[in-house]
Amino acid sequence: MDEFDLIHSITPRTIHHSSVDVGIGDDAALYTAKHGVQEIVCVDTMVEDVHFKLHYSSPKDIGYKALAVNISDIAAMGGIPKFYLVSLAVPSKWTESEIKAMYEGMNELAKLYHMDLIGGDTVSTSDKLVVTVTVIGEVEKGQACLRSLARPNDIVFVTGEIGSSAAGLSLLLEEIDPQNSAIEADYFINRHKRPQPRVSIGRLCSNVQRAALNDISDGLASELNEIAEASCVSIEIDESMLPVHSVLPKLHHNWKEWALFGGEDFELTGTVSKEEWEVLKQECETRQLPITKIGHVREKTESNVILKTDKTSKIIEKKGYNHFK
Ligand SMILES: Nc1ncnc2c1ncn2[C@@H]1O[C@H](COP(=O)(O)OP(=O)(O)OP(=O)(O)O)[C@@H](O)[C@H]1O
Ligand SMILES: Cc1ncc(C[n+]2csc(CCOP(=O)(O)O)c2C)c(N)n1
Ligand SMILES: [Mg+2]
Ligand SMILES: [Mg+2]
Ligand SMILES: [Mg+2]
Repeated sequence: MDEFDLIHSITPRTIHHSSVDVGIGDDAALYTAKHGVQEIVCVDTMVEDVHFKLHYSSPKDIGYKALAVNISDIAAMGGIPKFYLVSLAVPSKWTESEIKAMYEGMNELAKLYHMDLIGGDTVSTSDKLVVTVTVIGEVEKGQACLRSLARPNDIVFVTGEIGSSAAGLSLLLEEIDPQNSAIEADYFINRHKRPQPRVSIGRLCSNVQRAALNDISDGLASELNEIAEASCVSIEIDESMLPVHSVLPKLHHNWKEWALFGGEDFELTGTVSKEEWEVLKQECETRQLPITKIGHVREKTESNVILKTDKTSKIIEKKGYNHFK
């Protein structure tokens, strides 16, 4: 396979944004930034055998998820994703059609969000596949949903449901038996392979006066700890309010661990004032977007995040997926 032919074949024939002055084909891309908005840039990498295994992820799935996790970070800032760049380190055994399939997976999402592929890099590697995606987005000046914006008495919320991606991963890695709930197995596996970034809810959050947001890549526990640290507050959540799929508790006794520490749900968790919670909840209801209140923000104490059950309160450590532990 020829690197230049590959680049030529993945170059988009049409562009969504007329602000792109130079896309793929020169030393770098050029686009004209708008006034009154802030540019958002993020990058996340996925590595074979760390983030996915080839025996259960198709090239299309890998491409889809590599873009999805980055769109999720734009959503977590309250932004609109606009452009993406793809850096590939590809083992030599990969065929051109497999690489193109990865781009098809990315393009599924790019079409949905009217995003333009404006550049990237291609190298070969003797070892595992590494896919790095950079996404550029924008948000109205001053409206970004920073981790540091939680305040005492805010409502804490989470979108969608949590723990499903970790359940899907356990099924894929054959850590749990899929037989007792075969229909749901596909559902959980799909949640793991094809997370749906919550851009619409992120946008609603950017429209309230003040919202703190984080997307759930490393697990709810880790993301809430990050908000608490960045905002110098404590966060109290109620175990009985955590939104999980009704089948999750039947899959494995580990389900609470999945919900709190599993990660890769790519849902959003955050905080808004009590008054704005009512507005946000209503706007989500109108659009049939799932959002659930799970707790409150408190004045800072020595514990960042506390989980309350009927009888107990326990500290929820910043543990979750950690590459170096
Ligand atoms: N190797 C690095 N060099 C420079 N900055 C980094 C590096 N790794 C992470 N960062 C920065 O640290 C901050 C937190 O990054 P992190 O990757 O934890 O966030 P995230 O993308 O939301 O989480 P996840 O990677 O689990 O999806 C970001 O500002 C990110 O740009
Ligand atoms: C084969 C396999 N084993 C384990 C996992 C779980 N996992 C990997 S990275 C990560 C956190 C988010 O990544 P990052 O922090 O790099 O963005 C999680 C929960 C997986 N997906 N595949
Ligand atoms: Mg990251
Ligand atoms: Mg994030
Ligand atoms: Mg991320």
